[in-house]
Amino acid sequence: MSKVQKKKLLTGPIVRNALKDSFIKLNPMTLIKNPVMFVVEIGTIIVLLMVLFPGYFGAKESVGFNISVFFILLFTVLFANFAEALAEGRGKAQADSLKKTKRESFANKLVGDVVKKVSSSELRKGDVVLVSQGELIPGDGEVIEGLASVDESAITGESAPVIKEAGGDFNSVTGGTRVVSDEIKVRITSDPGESFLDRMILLVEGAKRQKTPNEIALNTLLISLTIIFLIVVVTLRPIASYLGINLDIPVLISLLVCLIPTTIGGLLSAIGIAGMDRVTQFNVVAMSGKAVEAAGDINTMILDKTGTITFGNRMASEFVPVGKETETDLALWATVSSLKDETPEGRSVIELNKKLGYPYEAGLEEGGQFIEFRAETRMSGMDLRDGLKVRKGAVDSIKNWVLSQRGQIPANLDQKSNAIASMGGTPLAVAVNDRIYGLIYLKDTVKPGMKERFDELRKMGIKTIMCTGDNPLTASTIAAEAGVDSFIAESTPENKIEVIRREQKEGKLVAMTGDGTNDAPALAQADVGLAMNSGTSAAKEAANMVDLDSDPSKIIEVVAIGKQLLMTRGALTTFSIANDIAKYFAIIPAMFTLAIPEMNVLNVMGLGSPSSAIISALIFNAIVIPLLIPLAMRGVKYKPMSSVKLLRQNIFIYGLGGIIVPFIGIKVIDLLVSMWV
Ligand SMILES: Nc1ncnc2c1ncn2[C@@H]1O[C@H](COP(=O)(O)OP(=O)(O)OP(=O)(O)O)[C@@H](O)[C@H]1O
Ligand SMILES: [K+]
Ligand SMILES: [Mg+2]
Repeated sequence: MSKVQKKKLLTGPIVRNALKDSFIKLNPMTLIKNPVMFVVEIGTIIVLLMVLFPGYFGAKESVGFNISVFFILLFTVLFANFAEALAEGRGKAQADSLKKTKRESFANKLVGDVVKKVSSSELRKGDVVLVSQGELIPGDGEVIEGLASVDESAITGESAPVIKEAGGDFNSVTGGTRVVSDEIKVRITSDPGESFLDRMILLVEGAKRQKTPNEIALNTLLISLTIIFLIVVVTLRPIASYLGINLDIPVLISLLVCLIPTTIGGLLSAIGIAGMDRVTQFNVVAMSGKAVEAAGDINTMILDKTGTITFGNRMASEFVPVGKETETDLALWATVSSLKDETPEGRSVIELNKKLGYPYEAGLEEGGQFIEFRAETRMSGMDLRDGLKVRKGAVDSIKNWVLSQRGQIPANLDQKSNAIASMGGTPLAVAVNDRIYGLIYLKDTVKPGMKERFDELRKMGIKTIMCTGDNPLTASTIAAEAGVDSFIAESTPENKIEVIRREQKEGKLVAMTGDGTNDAPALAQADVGLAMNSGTSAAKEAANMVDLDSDPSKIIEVVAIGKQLLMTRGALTTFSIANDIAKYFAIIPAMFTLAIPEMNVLNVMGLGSPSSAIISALIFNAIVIPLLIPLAMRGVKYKPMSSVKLLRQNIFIYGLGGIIVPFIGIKVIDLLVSMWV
């Protein structure tokens, strides 16, 4: 359904730049943002000083040991820096290619009636420009006159041009895209530096990356653990010395580094960046990391029927007369009501009339007044010059309209409209003044695979609510066919906000998609609002994500990516902390054996020598970071299930694994180190 752009995860230049950045990030001013690694860096510097000035510290351990500790610590920090730099690198590469799109171009600015050639960078909000075939659109804006096909491949990667036209929900254009046919008048909606492309570049570059509330909470936990272990290790020395045991500083630093959560501390920011990046690879622009995380915590998802659950090209497929009316009369009035109705539904009525070959006398509409379709009235049509009022619309709305003029409702109207609705179609009634002629059968189909996707969402514990302006019977048919949990029929955009507020009051996080200006308030209210790139700029500004492919059903995958991000972070945190506990049991016996050789009975792991045990634990502690980079970047394997089940499974795999793996790892490294020394 939605296309995933499979881009190569890593390229040579990205890796080379990341290697360079790992050293640049050693700068303490940068590193202090990562307190766990900052502590490791301080430790590294202390050990270096001890290597350089051994006499001053009265070091007991051999210089060889200290040098080894120094290098392992240095690499621990470098590995963490590398993880972050690698994750950032992918965004930077993408930002570079976007920047190439952001060429300076000229603009035909309209000043009164005169066209003035100016540079695109001089355009301000509210300026009006003329863009002709072959020209670049100089800035974000809304089409206020005309219709054109626009090549948006520079931004969306999609090569087929899209139609942009004045009025309605497809009027927004993006700076840097190219008009391939016709001419449009565009009102600019953003000042220089604030365009969609500018924002996108900032986002993928990570310049605007702020820590999310979840990340801040986790960071606080990591800092607390670090402080606790720091106090433990610092007080260990005087206590031990009171007992007559002399613990060497490099050994204590090694213990500290093994105990503090370096694994998750080193990978945390890479996990966050990679999660955002996975969303971007999916052609969805998330305005913040917070939005991606919120997606992972969603409890309720609100989906439109038309275009999201169904294909949405709701086409007139049949004229169904009612009472004593003829199909010919019905076809005529259906056509008249649609002459100026530019909605896909309206155009499809004209098409059907042509296809069925019914006559239509041109000119009937002259001097008449067009009644535009509105979601509130659920009707559209025409008031003709001779006083005839022609309408088509939702059956209930037309019935009320006819009754208000004291008209009769044909006896078989309900039966016929229910027949259409129970097949999942939308019946539109057609009336002239107080007389109902019949129904237009609008056909729409549920997208394939919807049922499976909703099943998955249910397994994740997410409730789905379908909102539609359609009648209850059509709504319930489609809802049953697609397998959503509940539905709201005859809903207006205002309803959506009510539903969102209601769910949020119960403490739930809500996601929704939308594209129209009237969706904007609901998109802003939702915790995750995914706007379609084809939609209006109001919708795009209100939302916290924009889908460049304009596929509303993608919200389902975005939620999966968010879940995966949260899971990856949880899994690696569990693994990291379990690891540290295991290392404690490897390193403590070794430490005391160093001071009191008789304590060698504690050496249950049978490690070569106390110093090789410490070195091995430290090496394991360092290399686990690069070994986990692929997992941090790719995300852990994700199978839809409830959060509780997931948590249990994760604690089992990553908690237990986290305890066992270090014992094996340290033993293997110890064998190698003992062989080598
Ligand atoms: N062009 C039109 N002219 C007259 N009536 C229309 C037209 N388009 C839709 N309707 C009627 O108005 C109802 C509401 O339409 P609206 O576009 O608000 O919601 P919807 O498309 O049915 O649902 P969704 O919220 O899933 O998009 C439709 O169900 C249909 O009965
Ligand atoms: K550690
Ligand atoms: Mg609609």
